[in-house]
Amino acid sequence: MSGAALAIRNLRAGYHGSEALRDVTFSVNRGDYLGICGPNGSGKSTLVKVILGLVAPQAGEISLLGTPRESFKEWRRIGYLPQGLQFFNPHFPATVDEVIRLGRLSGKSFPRRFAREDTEAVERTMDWMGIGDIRGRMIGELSGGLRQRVLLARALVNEPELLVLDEPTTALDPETRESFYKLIYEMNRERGTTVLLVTHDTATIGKYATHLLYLDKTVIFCGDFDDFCNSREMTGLFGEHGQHLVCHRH
Ligand SMILES: Nc1ncnc2c1ncn2[C@@H]1O[C@H](COP(=O)(O)OP(=O)(O)OP(=O)(O)O)[C@@H](O)[C@H]1O
Repeated sequence: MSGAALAIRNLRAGYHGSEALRDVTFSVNRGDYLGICGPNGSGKSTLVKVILGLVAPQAGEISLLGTPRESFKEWRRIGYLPQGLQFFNPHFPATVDEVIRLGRLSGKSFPRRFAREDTEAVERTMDWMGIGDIRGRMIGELSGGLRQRVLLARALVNEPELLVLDEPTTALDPETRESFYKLIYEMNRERGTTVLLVTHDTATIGKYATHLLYLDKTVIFCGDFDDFCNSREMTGLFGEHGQHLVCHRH
């Protein structure tokens, strides 16, 4: 289990007696780009929340970057961008620069002092995301696409080894969505960042992910993307058209 970015075994989780996940077992190697899909209510967000410690599992084992989740404390090694703009308060009184600095600060242990290397990391991330020229603007005034880019920068400013994205592009137009996914792809290819992406956007999975997890409370498929596309069993489950939609690399 220790070499994997993420390893989950026999996981069960739910809410108030109802079951959201059962017997979930899979692992993700470092440097993989895993697309997670499945129907509404199939437990995708719950899975992400369990991984991040936001929902307690009822049973099972989770290993994060080689450490059991119960004792994992280095959260700066993991970047998280939640669903849509779920947790975003448009009145949050901060500039782009401040939002990204806050991300850097939250990854530090006490006493939280901002050093030169932190400023450099903020600058580097803004350059990488192409948002240096809007550093002084208030986050609440930005368009949805730019705001998502800033929040991605905040998730990346600690140069995480594992990046978790839960439907990050729901509010974005197709062009902005595409450029957003390209950035994430570059992170994965050039920096070796392991990516977990929850999305209903099957075309995106087909284009960028190396691996696919299809969830329906339990794991229906988890593995190499090409194996999914060549699996007759999956054709039976999705139909030729459904499988083609996921597998067609544009
Ligand atoms: N906070 C909660 N309290 C109670 N039940 C919940 C809660 N969050 C999710 N659930 C239930 O758990 C199940 C899985 O939900 P989850 O949000 O993980 O699915 P999902 O695959 O992410 O769905 P979607 O594709 O619609 O975003 C659903 O039946 C949902 O109603």
